[in-house]
Formats: sequence, structure tokens, C-alpha cells
Amino acid sequence: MNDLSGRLTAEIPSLVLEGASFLHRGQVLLSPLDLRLTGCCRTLVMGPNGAGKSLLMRLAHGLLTPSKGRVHWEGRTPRQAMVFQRPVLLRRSALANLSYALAVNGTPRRLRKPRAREALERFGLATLEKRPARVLSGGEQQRLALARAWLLDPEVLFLDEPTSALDPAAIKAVEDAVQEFHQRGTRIVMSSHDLHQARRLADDVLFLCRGKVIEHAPAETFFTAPASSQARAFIRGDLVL
Ligand SMILES: Nc1ncnc2c1ncn2[C@@H]1O[C@H](COP(=O)(O)OP(=O)(O)OP(=O)(O)O)[C@@H](O)[C@H]1O
Repeated sequence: MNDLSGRLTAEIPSLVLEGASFLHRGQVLLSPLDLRLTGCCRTLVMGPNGAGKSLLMRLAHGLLTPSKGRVHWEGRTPRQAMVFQRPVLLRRSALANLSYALAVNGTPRRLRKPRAREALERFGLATLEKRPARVLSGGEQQRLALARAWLLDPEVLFLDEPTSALDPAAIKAVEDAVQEFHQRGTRIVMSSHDLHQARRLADDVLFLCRGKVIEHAPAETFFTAPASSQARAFIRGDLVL
């Protein structure tokens, strides 16, 4: 299958977790998990606070090593990027943050600024290029983080609660960007506790509760016929502890 970017969806390696768990000082924070994420889908990782969503995202992206089991990509490791709830930005201008990412990525010097400016334009930040990245508003910082990810042309993009501190307009900007990545053929793995957001974006939902994956289902199935009492309660808006 071909996506709009021309990238073959079949080319994106599948992410496989085999009995992967995460313990801290003997306490199980993520129970052994078997999972295969395949294709150019948008997977929403959902669950209440403390369910283990961030841990799962960090394991998947390779920022954490599982205490037991294995996390690997089939065939080869794809180009990846991760966007965090609080963007990690350098003490430099918006433009310099992007140029630096391109430099690290091996882009020739003469191409860095034009490409960085193109990305700033795309994410509505062109007028802010000289502004120190760390004084940008939360929404602007998140768009800058997305612009940086865009420049790296990731095959897989992880987003960990990227909109939890944003107002509706900024949330829309992030969601539009996620859709653009998807259109370009990037596989999305995104955590959120916002059910409305998941309904807008998800192809499939991974639902976690207390460090366990309770369900992994196509979005429509998850929202219309959740299989677990915890997911039913979560969707109803009950307090799920
Ligand atoms: N590096 C760590 N060391 C020790 N405990 C941790 C670590 N990271 C996470 N935890 C604990 O693991 C549990 C799951 O945390 P995690 O951040 O993955 O939850 P979450 O589902 O992302 O929650 P939220 O929606 O509040 O962001 C929490 O109880 C947290 O305190």
C-alpha cells in the first residue's frame, strides 16, 4: 500500500514488545506486555493518570530499557522522533533550535536555514524565528517541537501527552500537525487521556490501567464496544483509579 508521501506503508518496520515489563525497586510499574504495532496507523495510548502511558512510550522509543523481555523493531530500526508534554528546547532562538537539529542530522550547512525557515512557516512560526525558544508560549513551543520533528522526517513519531497543557486553539494546531505527519506517511503513537481527541485521531487504541494493557482494539470497537469494565468506566467518564 502507498501512502500520500509515496512512502510504502509496508516499509515502516513493526514495533514488537515481547514480555516487556518495567520494574522500579522491585515494584512492577509496567506488567509483562506482548504487543505488535504495525502499519502506518495512528495508535492512541489511553488510560488514567499513572496508568503507565509514558513508561510504555519511553520503552517503545528506546529511552528506557525493559527490566525483562524485549522491545525491538522488525527488520531495521526506523527513523524516529518524540514530542513530549513539555518540549525540550535549547536556550537559542526558534530558528537556531531547528538549524541545530538539522546539523546533528548531517544536513549541509547551506541547506539548514532555508529548511528551518520552511518548517517555521509550515507551523505558523515564521514571525518568531529570532525569539528565544524558551520564552515562546506553551502552544508555540509545542509547534516548534513538531517543526523540529518534521525536519527529521520520522517514519515513526511518538507524542507523549503533547496537548495536555494547551488551550483549544493550540490543541487544534497540534492535532492538525499530527494529521499532516500521518498524511506524509509517518506512523503515529500518541498518548492522551482526552477521549474526544482519541475519537478524532485514533485508528486503534491501546488502553492501560495500573501498568497493564487492558485492551488493544480498533478505535471504533474500543469506543462502541469496549471489552473491559475499566474501559467502559473510562469512556463513561467515571473515575478510574
Ligand atoms: N523512572 C521512574 N521511576 C520510578 N517510577 C516511575 C518512573 N517513571 C514512572 N514511574 C511511575 O510509574 C507509574 C506510571 O507512570 P507514567 O508516567 O507512565 O503514567 P502515565 O499513564 O503517563 O500518567 P499521566 O497521565 O499522569 O502522565 C507512576 O506511578 C509513576 O510514578
